[in-house]
Amino acid sequence: MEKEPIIALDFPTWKEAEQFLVPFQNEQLYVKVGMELYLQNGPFIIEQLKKMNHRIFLDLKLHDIPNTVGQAMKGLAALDVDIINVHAAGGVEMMKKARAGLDAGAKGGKRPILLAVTQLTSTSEAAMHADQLISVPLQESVLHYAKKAKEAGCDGVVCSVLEAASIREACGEDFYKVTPGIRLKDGNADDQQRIADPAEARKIGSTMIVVGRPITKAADPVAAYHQVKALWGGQA
Ligand SMILES: O=c1ccn([C@@H]2O[C@H](COP(=O)(O)O)[C@@H](O)[C@H]2O)c(=O)[nH]1
Repeated sequence: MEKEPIIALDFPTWKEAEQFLVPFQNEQLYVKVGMELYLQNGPFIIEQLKKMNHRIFLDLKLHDIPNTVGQAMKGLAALDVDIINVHAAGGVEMMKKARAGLDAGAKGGKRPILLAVTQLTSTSEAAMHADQLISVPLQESVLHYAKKAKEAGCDGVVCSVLEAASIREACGEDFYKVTPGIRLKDGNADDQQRIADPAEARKIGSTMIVVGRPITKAADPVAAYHQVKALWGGQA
């Protein structure tokens, strides 16, 4: 279990992300750079965060034909981030190519951890049935994707806390279960459907938690971060 919660830096510009980070002073953070920040600002963002010694999850959720994803991963490996990901729905061949691309592009033999997104935490079982025409229960779909991700050489998955226990049972303790959809007990779910609080995530067995708006939109983000961190670490 990683003791730092991962903060989702969902901001449109580096200026806003940098301003958000100022009150954290010299604290070494684990941050997530997603589509909003990366697609508008590019590798510059990663360079800045690395200069600040933060660890980085580059959350681009690649999903394309195997060759395209493999080549993209080869290039992205040069950024030397800590975690990177794909959508498991792209299939086993695509995930294998993603892994091969990372292996080929890795700097000094150290490649990023490769995760596969199972079902987005904003997806409810009803929406999965209606939008994706997947008729099995959502737990089964997530577990299926986790097994396929493992078969393809991924290090773990992105899932909700609600599926973490069954994935641990099927794929083992060391297989990463990185869980967004984290909310404090009295918090707003926003667009998330499968949520849990940081203490539940710890008890159920997430490897890492990802927290965005409950920290970034809080009146006091540093206090919110430390509240999440204490609950996640079992100190609150
Ligand atoms: O299934 C997924 C995969 C990724 N995310 C990302 O995590 C954060 C969550 O932000 P909150 O503000 O805490 O809801 C966000 O960047 C998503 O892109 C996810 O939520 N679910």
